[in-house]
Amino acid sequence: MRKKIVAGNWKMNKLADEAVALTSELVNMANDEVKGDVKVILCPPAIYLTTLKKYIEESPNFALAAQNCSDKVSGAFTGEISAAMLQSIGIEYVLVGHSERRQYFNESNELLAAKVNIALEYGISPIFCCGESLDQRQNEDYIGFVKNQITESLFHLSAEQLLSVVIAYEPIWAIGTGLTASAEQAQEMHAALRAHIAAKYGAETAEEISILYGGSVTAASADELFASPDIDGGLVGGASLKSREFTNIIKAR
Ligand SMILES: O=C[C@H](O)COP(=O)(O)O
Repeated sequence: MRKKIVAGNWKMNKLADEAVALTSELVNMANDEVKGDVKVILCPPAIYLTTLKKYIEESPNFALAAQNCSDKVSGAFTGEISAAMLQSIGIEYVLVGHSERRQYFNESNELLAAKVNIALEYGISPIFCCGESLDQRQNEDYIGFVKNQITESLFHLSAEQLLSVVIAYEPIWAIGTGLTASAEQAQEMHAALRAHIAAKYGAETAEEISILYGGSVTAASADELFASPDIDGGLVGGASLKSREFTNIIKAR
């Protein structure tokens, strides 16, 4: 059975007291309202991870993710945060290759492969983000483009290592735009990615890996998206900043 996951990527939002308030509200609402086995992963700015850990301690279905980590082990890399540091404060997940990192920080598939490796080395599960731009969707083999992101950053892994990775398909044209991919568009890509993984690792491995959809997910769109057979949950940006909305998305999963 694949893990059902709803992750909330706060990006560069929330001040310290707001981060605590949002986390407490989410934990309380989930305790009261969320039934079943969905994993909720909060991805706050790294500066809040240690504090927020205390607020999710009693809720085993909650976990924290960093939004990024360095591809280096340690050393003179001012401003960077290593996978070892995340491990040392008990962080279980890290976002790797979010389109904003690819776009604004020039992160390549090759660099992301190195980040995936170092996260796994320190026992942290990468949430590997991939997705095409609008131009690529309209003018190129967009499924081939996303498959290639996965090939270049993940296909050097063993099957066992791959099963520690969560994949998040996030079409860039749907991120922060209010333009959600339709359930059919998302399912088409998720099924293609699962088939791509099956061709390399076998059907059993492909069946086990969780593939999340991200891009303007709201409580209104979550039900239909999450009902698709290859969509195992969501990576939510804007709507994860509001406790009521995000709880409703978790409930949809
Ligand atoms: O990581 C989350 C994605 O970038 C989606 O963001 P969004 O839900 O604000 O479109």
